[in-house]
Parts: sequence; structure tokens; C-alpha cells
Amino acid sequence: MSPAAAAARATSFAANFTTSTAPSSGGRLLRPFRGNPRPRRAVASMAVSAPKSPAAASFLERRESERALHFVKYQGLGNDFIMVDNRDSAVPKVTPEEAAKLCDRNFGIGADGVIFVMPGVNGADYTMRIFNSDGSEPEMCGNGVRCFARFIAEVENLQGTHSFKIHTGAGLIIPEIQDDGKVKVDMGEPILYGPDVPTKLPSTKNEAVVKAELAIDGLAWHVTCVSMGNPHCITFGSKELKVLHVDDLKLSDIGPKFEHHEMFPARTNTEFVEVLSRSHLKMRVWERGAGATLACGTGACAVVVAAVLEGRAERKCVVDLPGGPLEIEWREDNNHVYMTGPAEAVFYGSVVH
Ligand SMILES: N[C@@H](CCC[C@H](N)C(=O)O)C(=O)O
Repeated sequence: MSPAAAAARATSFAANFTTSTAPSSGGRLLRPFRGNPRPRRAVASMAVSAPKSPAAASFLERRESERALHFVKYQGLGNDFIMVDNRDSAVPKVTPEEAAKLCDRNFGIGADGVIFVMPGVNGADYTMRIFNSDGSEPEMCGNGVRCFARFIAEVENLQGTHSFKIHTGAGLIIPEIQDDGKVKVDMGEPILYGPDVPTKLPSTKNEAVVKAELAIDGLAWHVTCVSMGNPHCITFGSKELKVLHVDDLKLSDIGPKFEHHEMFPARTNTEFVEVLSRSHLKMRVWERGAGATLACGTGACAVVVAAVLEGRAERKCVVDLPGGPLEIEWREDNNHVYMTGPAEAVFYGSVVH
């Protein structure tokens, strides 16, 4: 597509979206919304209520248009995603440029990313792809994969506990919906070898980059680098600031300087962490491609790995994020990291493109 055509297409996105608020789930799986007389596809839950005015009638035409994209907005601890049912195709239904438009909180729907539920490959049940709010494509998303599991249960009309094998850019990820509606995810093994994270910082402990020095804004930050499929740089402070008070940080100033630092060839997510106890951590995150978000699942996992490597915490911790707590465990027996937390639908809508 030419840049001009892409721009025109993206503009029509912003001008033509409609939404409807989801009925409260009360912590349970949402049922299909009943106002839809004739759902276009099997995903009845993406429908909207019946029109009552001429304006609403023209909305109906748009909804039934071939170009309508139906979505469900999900959130996990305030990390929010536009979920797209892409089960019938291995090609995402929106382009990275369109995704960036849709994620815009003023001119679009507003979200930290767009997630596509796609057919599985290599024996996996499904494939997850995600575009960040800047249109870049990360390998993995922890809060996103919990939303992904709940969204699958919704569109497949599954009740109770279920687990799925999800193919992602970070390999096979296994979320399990628990009785209480929370999702526990086997996030696989952390990657600690510097060039694979990737970071150009030299290793300091075996092959890992632990408490290495990184100069930013006149401070010598102590950073540990961990990949959970996607890159993370974790800091508990600097030579000058021994202890961080994360609420005092101006993330929008400092975050981009980590994200775009030359030591991180694929850019990086950055977690700023305060140790409340050996099993209780508090963090704020600046995400690659999305900026300050209310939560980051892969980030919370990476934080616990870094805290263990630096001798600051036990392997099982509660991690407080601005959007709420996650339970994280880095198991010694299999080296896998497990993350448990909530995910829920927020609203349903459609957008014409
Ligand atoms: N919020 C996510 C991470 C999303 C991807 C990240 N921005 C990246 O580019 O790596 C999470 O919950 O893990």
C-alpha cells in the first residue's frame, strides 16, 4: 500500500468507530451480548445493541459493512488491549499503522496494544501476535496472554478451568484459567545471556548482566538485563541513589533514555523497582513501544528474576504495579517463571476501515 493510501485508510479508522460497554462480568466469563439480531460471524459477543434513531441506523450499516472490524477491549491490571478474533487467518486484520491509530487515546479507541488470536502452528492451539501502541511488534506480552486466554474462553464459549498452548514470538506459552477466573501462566525460562537479551552491556556474573553500570542523566544506574522473550532492563537504584522511591520518578523523562540507549539494540522495556520485603516488590515500568503503562506481566517476571540474581528477594514474590498486584514465582526445579493475575473484558465495539 502506498504511504498516501495507508494514511487515508488509517484516517478512516479514527473517524468510524463505535463501542458498547460490556456488562459487568462479576469476575466470571462474559456471556454474549443479547442485543444483536444477526451476528456476522460466530463471535456473538462482539455485537452491539439495536438501533433506535436514524443516527443509530447508519451505525448499523457500518456495523454490517464488509470493512467492519469487531473487537473486544480487555485489560489486565490496567494494561489494556484491543483483542481481534483472527482465528480464520494467519495475516493480522489490521496493519501496524492502523494499530497505532486504534491505540491512540484521543483519536482512536485507546489501548496499550492490539492482540490477534490466530490459528496455532507446530501443535499449538493458537498463535498470539501483538502490536504495541507505536505499531512495533514485540515477541511476548504477559498481561496480554492472560487477556488472550479469557478472550478464547469467551469466543469458544468455554466455562471453568482451561489451559491452552499458545505459540508466541517467545516460544510456547501456557496460560491456565483458574476457578477464581484469574489466569496462571507458565512464562517459560528467562534468558540471561547478554547478547540474547539483547544488550551490549558486558556480562558481570557468569554469562548474565547483573548490576552492571549504565550512565544516564549523570547517574550510574545499576541494571540487570533479563529477557522473557522480550527485553527488560531492571534497576533497583544507582551508585548515587542507593534506594529508589519509584513514586518520585518522572518516567516520561527517564524512561525513553533507557528505551533508546545504544546498549539495547532492540530497544528495551525498563522496570524501576523498590524492595518492600524479600517477598514483596513495587515497580513502575516504561515499556518499549508503549511508554508508561499501568502494568507489565513480562516485566514483573523479569523483576523477580533480577531480584533473585541480585540477592534481594525470594523466588516467590508479590509484585505491586500501578494497576494492582501480580503473583510471580521463578521455580528452581524447572527454571520456569509463573505469573498469576486477573484479566477481564471492558467493552465491545466495531470500527470501519
Ligand atoms: N505489557 C506487556 C509487554 C508488551 C510488550 C512490550 N511493550 C515490548 O515491546 O516488549 C506485558 O504485560 O508483558
